[in-house]
Amino acid sequence: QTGTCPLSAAANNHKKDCNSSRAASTMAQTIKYLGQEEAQHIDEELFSEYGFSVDQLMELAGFSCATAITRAYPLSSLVKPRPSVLVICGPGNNGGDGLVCARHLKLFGYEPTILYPKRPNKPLFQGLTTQCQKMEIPFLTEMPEAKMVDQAYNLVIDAIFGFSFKGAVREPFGSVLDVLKKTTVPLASIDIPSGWDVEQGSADGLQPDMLISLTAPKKSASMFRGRYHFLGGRFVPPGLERKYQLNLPQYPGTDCVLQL
Ligand SMILES: NC(=O)C1=CN([C@@H]2O[C@H](COP(=O)(O)OP(=O)(O)OC[C@H]3O[C@@H](n4cnc5c(N)ncnc54)[C@H](OP(=O)(O)O)[C@@H]3O)[C@@H](O)[C@H]2O)[C@H](O)CC1
Ligand SMILES: [K+]
Repeated sequence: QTGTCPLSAAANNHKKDCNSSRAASTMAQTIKYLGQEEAQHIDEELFSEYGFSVDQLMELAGFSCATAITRAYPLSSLVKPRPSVLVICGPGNNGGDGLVCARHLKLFGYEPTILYPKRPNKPLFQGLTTQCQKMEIPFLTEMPEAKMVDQAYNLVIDAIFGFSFKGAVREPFGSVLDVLKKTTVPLASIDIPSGWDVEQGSADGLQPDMLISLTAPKKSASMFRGRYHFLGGRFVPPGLERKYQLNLPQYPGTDCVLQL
């Protein structure tokens, strides 16, 4: 009788339907990897159409980076006696995310040190710098040699360039990236591994151990080969998600990060 009962056939058909609709919904759920211009448009719209301010989103972005870092590298897993972390900040908003991330890492029990070689003359970045200084986070005046970085720090956070990076790397960041290519401690990149083409990546560029994609991964994230890829920046309104068909996965509960 097996397989001939009409009820079983109906049940089987239902199962097939469910499986195919589950497959369809899984496909529909595939997260979108953004091109450079698309990422910039989304960013602009968040400010112009959706009423956010830069410092608001930067706080959420930097907070999610610090949270993701504590998931991948909990204090208990660090190999050096002090929970030291080097945070390298660039001249744009990616660097601002780095400053926010450093401040939260300090609150989470890490000992960040910041290198911030090119500081924009804008109240936003001046305020973030003051906040870090008041949190008693030291600032370096120059990039240490690779050997020194490996000796002194458990981890390096790369907040040098994000989705607006273009062309050949200009100084002083070329020298900083050269040192980072020689270090062996884990590197965690915020939004884009610095120096990578936002869409094409870079075969001979940095090879971070961690990538924290903000809002949605950028196309170059498909070339990421490190251990931890997290999504952060849980602030996308539904209309914007629909317009750009971001297909963002659901963050668990109240979490601000998600491991991809
Ligand atoms: N919507 C979000 O997800 C949010 C993300 N945030 C973060 O913001 C960055 C993008 O920030 P943006 O300021 O647009 O750009 P960058 O930080 O990537 O870099 C701009 C600066 O970098 C300089 N630059 C560009 N190319 C080079 C190069 N080849 N060599 C040296 N320097 C370079 C550029 O210099 P200019 O002279 O051209 O002005 C800029 O100074 C995103 O990735 C996220 O991390 C927001 O925090 C919140 C919203
Ligand atoms: K970066």
